[in-house]
Amino acid sequence: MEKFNIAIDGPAAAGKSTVARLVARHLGFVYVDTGAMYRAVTWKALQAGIASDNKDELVRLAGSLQIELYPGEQAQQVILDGIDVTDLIRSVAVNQNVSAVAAVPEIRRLLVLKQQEMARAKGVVMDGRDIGTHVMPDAELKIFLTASVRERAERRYLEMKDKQEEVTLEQLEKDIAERDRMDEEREASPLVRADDAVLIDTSGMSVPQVAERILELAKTAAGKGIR
Ligand SMILES: Nc1ncnc2c1ncn2[C@@H]1O[C@H](COP(=O)(O)OP(=O)(O)O)[C@@H](O)[C@H]1O
Ligand SMILES: Nc1ccn([C@@H]2O[C@H](COP(=O)(O)OP(=O)(O)O)[C@@H](O)[C@H]2O)c(=O)n1
Repeated sequence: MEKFNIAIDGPAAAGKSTVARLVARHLGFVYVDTGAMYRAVTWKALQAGIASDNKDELVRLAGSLQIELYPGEQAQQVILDGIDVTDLIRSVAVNQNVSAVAAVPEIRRLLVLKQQEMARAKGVVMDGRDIGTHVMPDAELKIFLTASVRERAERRYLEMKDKQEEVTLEQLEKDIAERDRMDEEREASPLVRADDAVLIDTSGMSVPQVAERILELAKTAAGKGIR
């Protein structure tokens, strides 16, 4: 199959990374989790004691960081200035601060340039919030994944319980709803479905069903001879 790009956007815990990884593996494409980049900056800011409203310091920090992404077995491996932060960036503290960091336009500009660089050679499945609208507006296939807040919180709860993270379902639901609100209401490339993105509501669907649906759409996109 000729190489092309797939953009997957949607709210928190909709299943974007899980299905993006499966789809990429199936097609032999590269998977890029852009949320991990915003999380890495946020983790470092928390470590450095920089408040999430101190924009100047946040931008300076983001510009000084070296973020490397590698395909991993379970999650994409994230190396920040030589340290493996793959698990550390999934903490409750990062969840609660990442949307404020991601709302800073200069930080977005820095990270989007890196993401566009990764997509240049094609054959990329990239997930995030602004991939179809800003990072890869010419992606041959765009998907907008969603599910009810309750279902998304339940999925994340099961995942975090497995990792022995101390968090209640109610707290997670609240955090997810707040993060969605901030991502949707920010000025700089807010979370919104691109006009040409296919909407998939994954409520009640299994992971393989969602991946299968996207692979079908990918086949059609490839069959169209790629825009
Ligand atoms: N369709 C689905 N049905 C049930 N669970 C799912 C589904 N898609 C994803 N999950 C689970 O939900 C959790 C969150 O998925 P994830 O891929 O991390 O979402 P996102 O990248 O959108 O934040 C994971 O534990 C994943 O296994
Ligand atoms: N392309 C992207 C990806 C993530 N983000 C931000 O980064 C946060 C974490 O993204 P994520 O994809 O890791 O979040 P989950 O959906 O996995 O919980 C989001 O809530 C957004 O604030 C963004 O602004 N733009």
